Amino acid sequence: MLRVEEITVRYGALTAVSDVDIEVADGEVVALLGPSGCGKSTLLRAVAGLERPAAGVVRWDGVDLGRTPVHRRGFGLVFQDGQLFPHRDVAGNVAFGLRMRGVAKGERVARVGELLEMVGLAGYGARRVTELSGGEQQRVALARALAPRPRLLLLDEPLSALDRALRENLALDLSRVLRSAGTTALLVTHDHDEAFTLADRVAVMRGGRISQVGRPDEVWRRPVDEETARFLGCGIVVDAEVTAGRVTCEFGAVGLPWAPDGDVRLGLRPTGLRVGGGPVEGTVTARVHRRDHVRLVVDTGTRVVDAVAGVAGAPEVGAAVRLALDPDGLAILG
Ligand SMILES: Nc1ncnc2c1ncn2[C@@H]1O[C@H](COP(=O)(O)OP(=O)(O)OP(=O)(O)O)[C@@H](O)[C@H]1O
Repeated sequence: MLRVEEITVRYGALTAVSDVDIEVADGEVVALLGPSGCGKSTLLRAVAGLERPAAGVVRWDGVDLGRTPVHRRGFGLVFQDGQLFPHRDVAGNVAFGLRMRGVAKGERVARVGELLEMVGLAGYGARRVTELSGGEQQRVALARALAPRPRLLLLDEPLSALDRALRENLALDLSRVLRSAGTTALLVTHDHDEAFTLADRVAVMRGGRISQVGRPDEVWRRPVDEETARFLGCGIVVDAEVTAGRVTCEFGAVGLPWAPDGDVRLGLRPTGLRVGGGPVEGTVTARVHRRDHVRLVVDTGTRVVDAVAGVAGAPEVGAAVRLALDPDGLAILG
């Protein structure tokens, strides 16, 4: 297993990663999630051996890797822009790590075929990588990283150069590939959906530190503080009270069986307020069509809030609406 202990990384006077501890168990996928510049990539690079920490230790199965160079750590790396070898064909790219390790040709060919099949590119071996789409290139990069059976796969924003629809499909494929290969992986992303699709545990980073680590559903429902809640999409945070699994706040009341009783801070994502009945009245001031719903901005007279409506019959700008709480869009802080 990977164990990062009290790692600090500095670039001159700037502390990019500050005193971070994190573990990745065998077969586990952990996502480092956070806004741009919070130190995710730097932490990943320190694990890879590409950055030298100012303090702290990276261990694999208890062994300090401080003196182990990048290529001897047994880790696979996938970056945002595949970084494939342009002069090699697809098979040549995937076989690269195997050739470096002196794997015999027959075994190499078999393993390349197996990997291309796994990433959905069977039959692509002889294609030039410069003639592949962005999504296909990332699949090749993944196959190349997995071919030598790395003990840990490090993924730095592997999908962020792709367009949205492709990213979602590839995230599902990546999830399947990581699970079927039983891969232990540390993934850097700024995309919530990606982190929650791929990871067994999510570590939320901010200002070089980890603010929260937990299972995706825990982190999603129970962000540790207001800043984390806002980063995870809660545009509104209000005082509320929970009694016997029912939460009451200025926007009304709704069942929330998993919430602890007492006075709480409640976070509302845009999906936490839905058009259709409910105690809150307001006027629609803006609307944006999304794939499966319509996002609205609603002025209630005392607040301007985000809300959602179904695509069919969604209210126009200027319309009067009533909003109700939707438990799926709510989080309890702390
Ligand atoms: N080689 C470098 N030299 C100096 N400063 C750096 C270097 N690399 C990163 N930084 C700085 O360190 C901080 C953390 O950067 P890092 O790339 O780890 O963040 P990140 O969370 O991965 O962000 P992004 O998602 O934008 O890549 C930033 O302030 C960045 O400007």
